[in-house]
Amino acid sequence: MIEVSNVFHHYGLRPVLQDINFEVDAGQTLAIIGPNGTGKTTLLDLMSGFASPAEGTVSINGRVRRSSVENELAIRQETVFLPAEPWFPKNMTGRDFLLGVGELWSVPVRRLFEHADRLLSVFQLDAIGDSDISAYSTGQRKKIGLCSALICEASILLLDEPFSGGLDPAGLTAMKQILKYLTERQDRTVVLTSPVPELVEEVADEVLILNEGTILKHDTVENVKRDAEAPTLDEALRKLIFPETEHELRDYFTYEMAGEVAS
Ligand SMILES: Nc1ncnc2c1ncn2[C@@H]1O[C@H](COP(=O)(O)OP(=O)(O)OP(=O)(O)O)[C@@H](O)[C@H]1O
Repeated sequence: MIEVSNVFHHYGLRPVLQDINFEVDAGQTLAIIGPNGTGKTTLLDLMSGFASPAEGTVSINGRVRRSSVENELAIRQETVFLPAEPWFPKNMTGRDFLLGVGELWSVPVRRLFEHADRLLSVFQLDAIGDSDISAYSTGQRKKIGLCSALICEASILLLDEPFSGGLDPAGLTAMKQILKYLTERQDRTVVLTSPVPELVEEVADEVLILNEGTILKHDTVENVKRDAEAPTLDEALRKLIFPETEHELRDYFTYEMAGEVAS
């Protein structure tokens, strides 16, 4: 279980997250959604131990993040964090990278070899799997990053924007199906961020909607849609956060057309 309690965080003089309280039960998949710049990545950075909250705590299975070396090491064995743009050892092949990461998480070596093969194949990286990562395209780097998070077999996955970064339709489908499978298995806890609700609607049990650094809503996907009287999560978010966008677009088109008529 993950518990985020009374978190407040700021950059310089600017508060970015305020009054953040929520829990993620074991086996749940939570999607943190909300507009650009609203604090999704910052929240995941705090949950991953990448940074400490200015106030408040993040606990994973009862241990407070960054409270001691012993606690942090124990948390890291059961948790994997994948940033949106991870660092890669560019002179290592994709396969070696996966095997190295898996070893760090103590995955038995025989299992590791097979899992690496399967992941490379699912993400269409077979042909380039034995080339240095420096030769990978943007989308291929995104894919090898996703494979590295999956090969750890960690019980808690914290994924920042797993659907961004140039994934092709096959990569998107593979990632969605794998997340769906993990959600259904209920032995993995997944927290992911995305600014695009339609990408998470199929895979998340619950959504946490952040707006301007505070929690606007934390509920199941179905309840969020029902409360907003919206058929899709995308439309629910538009109603909740961007109700003025439609008006602004209409104003913009009126202005554009007026310009065309005048010229
Ligand atoms: N290192 C930093 N220094 C100063 N301000 C920062 C820093 N990182 C983020 N911010 C600011 O904090 C706010 C939240 O940023 P964050 O990256 O958490 O948002 P986000 O919801 O993940 O956005 P996006 O959907 O665009 O990825 C933004 O206004 C951003 O400008």
